[in-house]
Amino acid sequence: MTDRPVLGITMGDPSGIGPEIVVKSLADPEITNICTPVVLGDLEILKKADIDSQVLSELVATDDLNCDFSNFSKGFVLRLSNLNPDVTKLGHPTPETGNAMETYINTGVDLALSGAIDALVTAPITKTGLKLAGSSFHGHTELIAHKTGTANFAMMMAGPRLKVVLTTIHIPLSQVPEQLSSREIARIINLTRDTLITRFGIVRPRLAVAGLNPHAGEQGMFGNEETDIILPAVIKAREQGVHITDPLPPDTVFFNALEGRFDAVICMYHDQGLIPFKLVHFRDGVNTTIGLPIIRTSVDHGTAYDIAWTGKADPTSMKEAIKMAAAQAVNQKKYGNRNGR
Ligand SMILES: NC(=O)C1=CN([C@@H]2O[C@H](COP(=O)(O)OP(=O)(O)OC[C@H]3O[C@@H](n4cnc5c(N)ncnc54)[C@H](O)[C@@H]3O)[C@@H](O)[C@H]2O)C=CC1
Ligand SMILES: NCC(=O)COP(=O)(O)O
Repeated sequence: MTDRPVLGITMGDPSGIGPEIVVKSLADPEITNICTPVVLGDLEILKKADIDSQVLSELVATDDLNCDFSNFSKGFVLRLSNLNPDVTKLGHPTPETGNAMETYINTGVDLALSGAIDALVTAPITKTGLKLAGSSFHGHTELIAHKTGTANFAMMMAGPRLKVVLTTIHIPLSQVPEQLSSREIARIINLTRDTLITRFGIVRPRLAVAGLNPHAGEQGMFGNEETDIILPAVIKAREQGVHITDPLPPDTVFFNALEGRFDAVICMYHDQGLIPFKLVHFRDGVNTTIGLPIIRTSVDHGTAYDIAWTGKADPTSMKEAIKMAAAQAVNQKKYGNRNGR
């Protein structure tokens, strides 16, 4: 890796706000000064999104998957689809847009695994679009984990004030209690500790774990998952040197994290972590998959079809995802890669 990491940036769902936030991000010199971008997407769709900046005219367009991306300062557009921007139904996914966005991700993973890019940043896709394309994956996280052969992975949402890591991700709430196990929670705790060291440069991470039930069970009055499932995982992790709390009441643990007492909160289910996270960091939060053999960051929001192709999309989360990918690439070089062990 040179001083400026080469970042693959997928365009996301062509019918959502992905193309707009990618173009807006690349129009910011703060972004182009810290990386060489390789946009994986569709040149004509990107041009349609580039109404103000003309940033695309500065990038080299190529179809060559074997191109040396480290060899040019401004960046590239790797053309992976040829959708007709006039007939693509903006704001509505189709099998064609679903296929295209899946191709951008798959190609990005291949390039990252081969070392042609230093990290992968993904613009939002729709789960419906993936399904229309015939994919069985719920989102990037599961797709990329599968493609990289990674079993030990997790979803982290990260911002300057709060980081949350999910024990269960996209499953019905009713299935959460039966999906929780001490083994799985211990895995997530260890993976979070390792990632905070290697990718975020935190020397001795301080972790908190949220209970599942009100008041973390209140000594069994409101549930036993804390004592029977979460606490044994905590004890095991402590034996392995992890600095972590007992299961804490979920209604106050996030406040304490915001006050700076913890570097990350281990959460039991999706909305337990994402509601407080998005309240604080919706604009500037980053979604990163931890445990992968590659670096992958993403926006913390979705395809925003209600404002797609109106010019109203805010690129802040995309820019933060790019900055985090660049920083993780540098940290990984410095601290090594203990992920996935
Ligand atoms: N990283 C990813 O690929 C993610 C994908 N999704 C997918 O996106 C689709 C839509 O999900 P929703 O629940 O509607 O969430 P959403 O995040 O797309 O939209 C929620 C609200 O926030 C607004 N919004 C989102 N991003 C914005 C931005 N950058 N600038 C200005 N306003 C913005 C939208 O206009 C909407 O009012 C779903 O299929 C979901 O699965 C959701 C989250 C992350
Ligand atoms: N709720 C976060 C989300 O849906 C993002 O999923 P992914 O596409 O990053 O797996």
